[in-house]
Amino acid sequence: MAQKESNGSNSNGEHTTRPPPTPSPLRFSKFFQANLRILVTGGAGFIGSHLVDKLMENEKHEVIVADNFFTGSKDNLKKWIGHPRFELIRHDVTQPLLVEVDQIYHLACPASPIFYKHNPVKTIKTNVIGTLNMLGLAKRVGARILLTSTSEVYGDPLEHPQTEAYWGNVNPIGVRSCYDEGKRVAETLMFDYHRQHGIEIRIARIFNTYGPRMNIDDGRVVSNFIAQAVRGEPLTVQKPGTQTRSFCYVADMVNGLIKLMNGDNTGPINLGNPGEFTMLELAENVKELINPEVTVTMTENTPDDPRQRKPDITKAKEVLGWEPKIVLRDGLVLMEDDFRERLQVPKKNKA
Ligand SMILES: NC(=O)c1ccc[n+]([C@@H]2O[C@H](COP(=O)([O-])OP(=O)(O)OC[C@H]3O[C@@H](n4cnc5c(N)ncnc54)[C@H](O)[C@@H]3O)[C@@H](O)[C@H]2O)c1
Ligand SMILES: O=c1ccn([C@@H]2O[C@H](COP(=O)(O)OP(=O)(O)O[C@H]3OC[C@@H](O)[C@H](O)[C@H]3O)[C@@H](O)[C@H]2O)c(=O)[nH]1
Repeated sequence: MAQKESNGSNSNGEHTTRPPPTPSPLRFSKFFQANLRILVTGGAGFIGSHLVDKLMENEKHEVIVADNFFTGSKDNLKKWIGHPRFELIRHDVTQPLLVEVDQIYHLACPASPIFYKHNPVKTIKTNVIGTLNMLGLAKRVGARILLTSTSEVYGDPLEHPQTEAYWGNVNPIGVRSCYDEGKRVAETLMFDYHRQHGIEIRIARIFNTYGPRMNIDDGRVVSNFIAQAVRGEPLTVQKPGTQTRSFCYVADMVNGLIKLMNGDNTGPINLGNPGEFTMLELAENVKELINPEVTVTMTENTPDDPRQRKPDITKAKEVLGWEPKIVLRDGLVLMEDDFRERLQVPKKNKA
């Protein structure tokens, strides 16, 4: 029999697929058994750390986080550091990673526009090379991989609300394209690995998500407005203020991601809350709920800002039985407590 070579072709030059390596015999020992070993890239970030909390609640899971701490922090994971079922690796996904895992939640990528535009070449490398590396890992160990793609793949959408069938309206050379085109290529890579190598893939198209643990100076609109309201500063609405977004609370998002990973559908599936608000409406809600004394000020916007965005979540409802439960006004209040604690600004007692 021709001996297989490691580059995926045998000595006759015929194309072969390398089988996954045999796991250690201990992997199946009943004294060593964790049902699933799960890698979360970007697990020290906002959504990633909430996902890790939820995964760690299941005592049969071992969780490994790989993160370069660009926008994430060990602080977000402090309750798990030292836990026997948890490992934290400082690792940049643009480099290959060798671990033995059953599932990969691939989140690593800066998400706030101010961070992803800070070093655009690094952002596109993270999306393209990072996803390629994680797909290579999935292929080597036979793991299922979920990519957190984004509503930004729809660009400045000409269809509203956006279904998964819409191909988008993206500026390929704009300042946002390191992120939105990067995620589009990442989706392409996922499907090519799926078709060519049979990798089990899942793709979530996440719409704006908010909640506790967002970076205080993250630059995204909900965290900006809440930090400004708590500090008693004006709320900075970028012009024209009539642009819309749909905001999903992080606990709902995490439930959707886990359902997608463990379901049968590859996606892409929109995950988001269809409640749609203009930025002026969001500012009014934050003002009313958190600090009625603050003013609202209009500031300059950035290029290619999408004018409207709202997910059609029919597919998520039908395929995953998922829909968000937490409405914006409840979620904002849940977030306020966390921001007050970190900014050390206690709530004033009502007279
Ligand atoms: N929050 C949202 O509204 C939203 C919307 C759509 C998509 N997403 C996607 O969800 C994922 C998580 O977003 P988030 O809001 O938690 O952002 P975040 O910035 O809080 O988290 C991203 C994490 O990835 C890490 N990271 C970045 N580049 C890396 C690299 N090269 N190697 C290793 N780690 C790296 C960061 O340090 C951070 O911990 C991202 O992929 C983002 O594109 C988020
Ligand atoms: O202080 C601010 C910040 C932002 N904005 C506005 O708020 C809207 C939302 O901006 P954000 O920066 O929060 O987020 P965006 O919707 O532009 O991108 C987001 O959506 C999809 C995800 O993939 C990205 O990770 C996420 O950041 C924009 O119209 C922006 O102009 C303000 O009005 N004031």
